[in-house]
Amino acid sequence: MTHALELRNLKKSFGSVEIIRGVNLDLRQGERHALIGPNGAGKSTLFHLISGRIAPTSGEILFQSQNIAGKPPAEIVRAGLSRSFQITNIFPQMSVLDNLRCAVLWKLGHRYSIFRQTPTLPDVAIECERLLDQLGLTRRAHDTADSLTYPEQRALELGLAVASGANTLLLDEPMAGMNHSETEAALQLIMKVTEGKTLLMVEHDMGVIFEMADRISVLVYGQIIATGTPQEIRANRAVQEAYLGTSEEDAA
Ligand SMILES: Nc1ncnc2c1ncn2[C@@H]1O[C@H](COP(=O)(O)OP(=O)(O)OP(=O)(O)O)[C@@H](O)[C@H]1O
Repeated sequence: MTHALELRNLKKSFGSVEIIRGVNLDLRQGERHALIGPNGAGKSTLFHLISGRIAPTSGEILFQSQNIAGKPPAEIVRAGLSRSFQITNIFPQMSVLDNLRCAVLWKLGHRYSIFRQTPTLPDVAIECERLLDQLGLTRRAHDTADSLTYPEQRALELGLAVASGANTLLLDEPMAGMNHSETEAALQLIMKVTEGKTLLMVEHDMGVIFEMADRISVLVYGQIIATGTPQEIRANRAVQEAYLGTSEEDAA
């Protein structure tokens, strides 16, 4: 089986403290994979390592079979692995449409047209229209990004990651700060917009994870203690003890 992303014995120490302690993880092409674990387990650190924000102490990060460990973030994004949420990539003073246009120009190879007028590029216009529609942002196209509501900003962030041509997305707590109905809408949006793409997602809302993920990995104290389907993870005694509580009802 081809893997979109493989972590091989990945380790990260800060000073003398080892925070990521030999992580092995395979992401299958097109799967939605959730990473869960208690506070301080190392989930954000793992995302920083994969997205190139920090370099591992040792180990490999294979993205489409290339070792990207320690490469700069821009190179990793160009290779097709993009991170969304928590680190916002929106230009707040630009319109929603112009934000998307920049990302689409990049993907379609018009990289040096960003500062030129682009209405003559029909492929860009068509792609932007399609994205606006998919994100539910058509009527907001000409508003500045900083005037969007919080869920709309998050939809735009997701759109930018997709528009830049990434086939693998790291989603950092996509539902953070949302109420119940906003969470439900965001869940549907993510499922629609990322169809066919590979997702690795950190999220604290267990309802979202168990509804959305094909597989779940559980990180505890810098190590993956289990990987499996939602049903397998729910039934896993080590996971129940370490994280989900001691009974199946607690994990629901
Ligand atoms: N730059 C750093 N220097 C020193 N220690 C760090 C650094 N970054 C993270 N840590 C430590 O690494 C551990 C893991 O932190 P991390 O933020 O990765 O956990 P997490 O699983 O994402 O937690 P949460 O769910 O609370 O966001 C913590 O003990 C944290 O204090």
